[in-house]
Formats: sequence, structure tokens, C-alpha cells
Amino acid sequence: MDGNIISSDQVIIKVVEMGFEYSDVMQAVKAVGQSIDDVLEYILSGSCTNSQGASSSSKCHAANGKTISKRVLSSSHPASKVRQSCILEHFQSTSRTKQSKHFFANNIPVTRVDDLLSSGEKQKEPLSDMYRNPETLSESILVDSSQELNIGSDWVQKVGNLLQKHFGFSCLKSFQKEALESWLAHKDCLVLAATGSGKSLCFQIPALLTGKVVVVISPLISLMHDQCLKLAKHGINACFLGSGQPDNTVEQKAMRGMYIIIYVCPETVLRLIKPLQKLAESRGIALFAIDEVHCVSKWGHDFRPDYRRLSVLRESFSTTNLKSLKFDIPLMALTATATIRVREDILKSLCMSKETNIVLTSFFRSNLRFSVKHSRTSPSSYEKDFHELIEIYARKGKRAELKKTCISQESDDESSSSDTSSIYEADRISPCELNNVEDGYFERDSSELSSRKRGGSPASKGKEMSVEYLENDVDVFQSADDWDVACGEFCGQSPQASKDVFCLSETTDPPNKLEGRLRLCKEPVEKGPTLIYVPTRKETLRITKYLCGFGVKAAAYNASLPRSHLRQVHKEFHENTLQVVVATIAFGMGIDKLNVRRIIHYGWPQSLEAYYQEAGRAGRDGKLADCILYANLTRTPSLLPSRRSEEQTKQAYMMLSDCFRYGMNTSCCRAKILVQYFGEDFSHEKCFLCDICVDGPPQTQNLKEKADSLLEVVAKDCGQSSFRECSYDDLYFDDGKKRLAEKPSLKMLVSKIREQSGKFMATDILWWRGLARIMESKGYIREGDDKSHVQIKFPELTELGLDFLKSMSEQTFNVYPEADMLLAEKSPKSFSTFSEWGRGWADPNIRRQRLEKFQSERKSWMPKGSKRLRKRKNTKRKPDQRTVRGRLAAKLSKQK
Ligand SMILES: Nc1ncnc2c1ncn2[C@@H]1O[C@H](COP(=O)(O)OP(=O)(O)OP(=O)(O)O)[C@@H](O)[C@H]1O
Ligand SMILES: [Mg+2]
Repeated sequence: MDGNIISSDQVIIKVVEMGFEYSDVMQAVKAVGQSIDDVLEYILSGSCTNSQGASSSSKCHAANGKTISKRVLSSSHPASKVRQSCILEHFQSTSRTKQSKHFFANNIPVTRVDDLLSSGEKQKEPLSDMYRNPETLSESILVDSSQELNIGSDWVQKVGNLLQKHFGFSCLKSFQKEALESWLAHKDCLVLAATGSGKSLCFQIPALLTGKVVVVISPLISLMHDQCLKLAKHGINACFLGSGQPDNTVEQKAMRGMYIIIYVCPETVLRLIKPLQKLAESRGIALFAIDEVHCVSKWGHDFRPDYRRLSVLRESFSTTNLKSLKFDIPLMALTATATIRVREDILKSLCMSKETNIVLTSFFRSNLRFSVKHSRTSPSSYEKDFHELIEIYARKGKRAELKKTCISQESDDESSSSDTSSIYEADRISPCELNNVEDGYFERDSSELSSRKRGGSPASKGKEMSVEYLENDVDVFQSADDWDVACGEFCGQSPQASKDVFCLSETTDPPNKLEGRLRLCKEPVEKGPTLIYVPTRKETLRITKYLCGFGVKAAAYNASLPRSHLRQVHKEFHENTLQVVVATIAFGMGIDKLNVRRIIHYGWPQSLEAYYQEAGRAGRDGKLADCILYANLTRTPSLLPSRRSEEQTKQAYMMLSDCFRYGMNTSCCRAKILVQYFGEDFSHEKCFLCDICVDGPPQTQNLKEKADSLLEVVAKDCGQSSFRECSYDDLYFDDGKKRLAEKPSLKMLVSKIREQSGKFMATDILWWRGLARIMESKGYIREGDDKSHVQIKFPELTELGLDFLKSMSEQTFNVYPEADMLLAEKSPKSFSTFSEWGRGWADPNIRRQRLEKFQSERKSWMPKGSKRLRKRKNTKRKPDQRTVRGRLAAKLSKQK
């Protein structure tokens, strides 16, 4: 017998496959751990407390007719690499050939209607048979499909029993109860609850409670797959449909009602409306759940046009269209990140009823410690930014050789996914291969890479993996197939673990008692796994290589890497053998891993929605976790390339701008900004954990003089020198028509301020940029350009601004300087001399002075047309070998 310790999921799969009761196996794994030998010994010794009184081991012997100890478990056993929607099906098919005919019916832990029976409610017998053995299901099975639920008033008790039995939880959370109440009242429902709060249960319970089908619309195949696997582990018969489903019989079976939960992407559900209508009339559909519903909205992140077409569900499954229904089939929409505008858009786009119940829980995650740090986020800053991480993880004293690496060299064959050796181990990829990535050539698997569906721009298809390719390619989420790395090897935690989470999160201090947690603010978080999010694919490789170089067990994850590698990363991440995953946004939607301790964003995220969703993957166990954003606070972020309409571009800029302001903020609690962004009233003012709460805001400054100067040049630029007397209309309108005069940019305005007063000569444009943002937020100026910008570019005075200006001498203007202003004040010369030089040319005074100086110097030591100058002109600049571009250029010129 193989005595190796493998993952608990594999142990469970293998032992259940031998014919043991699922509950016994779970009990044994919990008691003795992940060794198959120990698990078997535990069960065979009769230690399991079987509800039916009989020892499961004897049943197993009878069923198998073999002595278990002689069985050989191979790591290449199909169970370990099944890539099927329903693990139960896999059990079923293997058991049919190997074991007694009725194995599935008797031993597989499928959802039992007995659960309901035991809690008092008598159900129709055929239904319970069907649960035990989906094969026996036929359309003749009579289920009340009329949407009459008949659950009974003691439904809370029944749900409690189901929860305990399937998930090991003691009770529902209050928002889950509220969502279920809506469903029981046949109402539509929009559930807005924090990441990791347990939204899935809201739509899983209706299936368990009624025995009718629940259709779950979900955006990603890997997400659906992950959920199906988890449900299978909990004894619930679920499947997923769509292009990622390798078994084409699953769809037919699903449409015959063989699975109580069907996961499907929006594209597929639209194709299946007719069969689903039949299913609703025969077996009955309890609910349509639309998970990650923010994808519906153009105003949110991750917009998916097909989600908008889901409005057809309301009409197709209503009493007007399906006569056998007594009530419309309810819709339940769920998300963790939706602003008020997005919520309205969801309700409208899905044609949800006017009585839709909005179940809103706090978005606040009290154990997350948010902070923002200034960094160039380039290789030159890795040392400064990652030294702490390296200290946490690196094996002491050993600076690992670079051959410890991060990219799996294997081809994308299925067998590789069962290989449990570590992906950062040596020899999977040679150091030179990794260097090739740096050098710009990464030709391995190019055929696969080009043929694979990528999230990147269409132009990238078939393109060689050159530096440019990696540099410019970002992962964009477009369809359900994107980043489909579904694999059968990993699952979430055991019910017991989840139970612990529940206890922790329920006992987390309410925000008004957070002062007591102040001691936590400087405490280091535990060692657990770290996720680093970066904007580009190339960055994933660079940082991984850097960390691996210090012996950190890190792996890169982006949509262009071979699937076998991605699967392996998922697997090792879930098994806690990886310390750090450096990923693009391709990693993680819906990932339910409890112990992620750090989420680092290295570079600006594209929106606060995306940021909060990604950060929300930390600390799901309720323990302290860090969410650190490293961003270049001296630069305005730019949009990553993606296909967008004009309207979407505008929206994308607005979201990016909100994100930028989050980074620039120096005075308001970060958790407060985040939850308020989602429309929640965060009445507690502080989280007592974030960098702002801990370090405190900076000293306020009276910026009246500078603010006046700025407003003055803005007003003067409208051609009104006597703005003190003029009205707002005089300033901006000619005979009621808005002036179309070209507006000066902020840069030009700052030059004018410098021209007017030598006092402000040393004040950096970076500082003025911060002031302009503050003035804009207070309503004194606004963007005068029709286009959207992340940061105000062409300031235009508002009426309020004019009033401010007129009352010039009376007021003070005390404000908290923002992050860029502080940086400019702290190290006015922190920018390269080159950029200083460049900035100088924008200033007319400096420009004049420089030109005069230059001309006089030239006259004195270099006569016009001198040899030296000519020589210089003819000398070709050699490519700089230190930069990637330089090396590429050198290579190209050599080839020529
Ligand atoms: N009533 C409950 N008691 C205890 N734990 C629960 C309960 N409901 C859910 N959980 C646990 O909460 C965790 C998160 O659940 P789930 O994946 O449904 O979160 P989610 O809200 O969908 O998160 P995301 O927004 O990231 O998709 C799971 O591990 C689950 O087992
Ligand atoms: Mg979820």
C-alpha cells in the first residue's frame, strides 16, 4: 500500500472509490490526516461512527469482493486527473466497472432527500431514488414543478440539518437567511456581500431543500469547475456546461434533470433556453442564480456583453410563458463589488422585478490591513520592495541558484497535471531558457501559445513571445473560456476548516470595538501564502525570477503560459507548497483559499472594484492579512490596452481615476474609502489597521496663497484680467455661447504662475498637480476638456471657484497635502536630472535663460561647423546593452 502522504482531496477520492462511505472517509481524514494507510486503518478498525450503525468497512468488503490492502494506488490513476464536471460521475463510471452494480446507489455520498425526511418532511419516494442514482432518473419522475415550494415553516431547522450534514456549518449567516427568505417568497433578490462571505450557499441551499434544479450562471469555467468539485466533496450532484465540458453527454443528462445544480456560462444558458424550459416544466427549476453579477454592468469592471442578454431569463421562465408555473422562477444575482450605479444597472439590465429584495451586507473586511507604498515598480525597486518578503520566505543563508525556477517546461499533456513534484524545483526549465525570456525570446510551446485563446489583443495571436509581446500583453477577461485551467486535483478546505472560519469571522470584533485591535496594527502577519498582482505578463516572469533567485518558492501565472504550468500553480497554491504566486488578473476570481496572508499589487490596478475583489482574496480565515499597493505615486496611471467602446473608455478612465485618488489619499481611512466607494455608509470612521489610521494623516497646511495663484491664472486665462468684478458668465460665455478658446493645460498654467512670482519657482509640477486635484475635489475647478482623464488636465474655473477667488483675503485654506505633494516636498530633486531638464524646457523663463547660456557657451568654445560637432553628428549611438530594448536592437543590427 502506498503510504505516501498526498493531498486530502486525492485521499478522499481514492478511498471513496474503493467503496467506503464518504462521511466515514471524511471523518477518518479529519482524525488521522492525509495518509491513505492511516485513513484505511482508521475505517477498518471500526473507529467511524456510522449513522446506520453498520461498519462501513464490512460494506465495502462486500461491495468490492476484494481485500483492500492488495489494491495498488497509482498516482496516475484516473481519479487524480479527472477533468470532468461531476466527480460523482467519475466515481460512478469507475465503480460500475469495478464494483457491484448498486455501488453508486448505496455508497456514494450524493445529496439525500433523506435529509429532508429526517427533518420531518415526507417527500415523494422516486425523488429520493433519483438523488441516489441519477441514472434511474427519467422524465416520468413526478416532481411538482409548479414553483409551489411547500417547504414548511420549520425551514430554518431543515436548512440547519442540511448545512451540518453537507458542509459542517452550524447555521446560516444572517444575509444568507435573508436571501433564502426572498427566494421562499418567490421574489428576485440581489445579494451584495463581501468577498468570501459565503454567497454560494444562498443558491446551493434551494437545490438541497427542494430537490429541484438550480441553474447558476457563472463567468469562468475554472470557477465553475472548482465549485462543482467542492460540491461533489460535499456530496452534492452538480455539473458544469459549456465549451469547457469535455463530456458531451453531460449536457443531455443535465437537461433531463440529473444534476441538482447546473453551472453554466451566460453564452451557453442563452443557447439552452428551450431545453431549460422543458426542464422547468418536468423536473422543476428552483432558481436562476447569476454569480459575479457585476459582469452585467458597463459601469463596473469585467464587463461581459453576454451577461446583459440574460434579461431573457425573466421572460422565458415566467408564468406567462410557462403555463405550469404558479410563480415566475426567481432570479438571485450575487456580487461582492458593485457600486450604486452598477446595482441599478444590474436590476435594469436583467429585468429583475420591481419588488427585488436587495440583501446588503457590509463590504468591510475587518481583518484586512490596507496600505499604499510609493515605488517605481520597476526592477530597480525590487530590492527595496521585496526584501521583507524574501526575509519571510527565503531559506536562511542560502541564496538559491537561479536554476530554481518558475516555469514548467512540460508540454501540455494531461499526465503532467498529476505530477506532484514542485514547479519551482530545478531542471524544469534551464536558466538559459529563463534568460531567453529576459532576452526577448521564448519560443517553447509557441504553437500551443499561438493557438490558445488569449485574453490579450487579437493582434497578439500567433505572435512570437518577444519582449514587446510580453511587455504589452495584458490579460483581459473576455469569455468563459479565458484562463480555463480547470483541473480535478484541488478543492477547498474540509467542512471542519470552513466551520472554523465561520467561528472566526462571526467573532471578529465589530468595527466600533476596533480600537482594541490597535495592537495588531504593527504586528507582522503570519507566514502563509502571498499573491502578487502585476499588470503585465512580462512582470509576472521578472518578479518570479527575482524571488526564486533568493530561494523563495514562487511561480508566475499569466494566460500565455502553458496550461500544464497553470494547473500546477493552482494545485501547489492550494496545497500550500507554493509561497508566492506572481500573477496577472488571470488568477483568482472566486478563489476560495482561506489562508492567503498577503495580497500585493505591484503597479496600479485598473479600478477599485478590481482592487477590492483581488485584495478580498486575503485573510478568508478571519486572521490578520496584508493588502499592500505599491504604485508610482509620481506618475498618473494609464489604461491597460483592451477593446473598449468610446463610452467604455470614458468609464474606464473614471474608474482608474478613483483608484488613483485612493492611492493619493493621505488623510482618510483606506477601508472607509473602499466601503464607501461601494455605497456603504461606514460610520465608524476608522479601521485602526490601515497605514493612514496607524501613521496618522500629515500636518494640514494653509495653502490659500498657492490656491489663489492657481485660480487666478485659470481665471486670467479666460481673458478677464478684472475677474474680481466679472460674473461667471462673462468668464466662460460669449452671448450665452460657451467659449471655445483652447484651454491651457495645468503644465502651462504652472509655468505662468512661475513667471508671475519667483516665490513658486522651486515648487514642483507634481505638487501643483496634487493641489489641482484637491481644488477639483472641493468643486473650485473642473476638467475643461471633453475627454476623460485620470487627473485634471485642463482646469476650468467653477462658480464656486470664482467666489473663492473673490473672497481672497478673507479665508484660510487648510488642507491635508496628498501623497504626490508630500513626495515633491520631501525630495524635490528626487527625479532624474533628465526629467528636471525636460521640465525646465516647459518653463519659458528657464527656456530663455538656457538658450542664451547655450548660445554664448557655444560661441565661446565651439565655432560653428567645427570638426568635433560634425564628428559627433556622424557617430551612431550604440545600443545600451543594459536595457532589454538595447539588447534587442543590438541583436537585430548583428543579424543585419
Ligand atoms: N453559514 C456559513 N457558516 C460558515 N462558513 C460559511 C457559511 N457559508 C459559507 N461559508 C464559508 O465561506 C467561505 C466562502 O464562501 P464562498 O466561496 O461562497 O464566498 P463568496 O461570497 O462567494 O466569495 P467571492 O466573492 O470571492 O466569490 C467558504 O469557505 C464557505 O465554506
Ligand atoms: Mg462566489
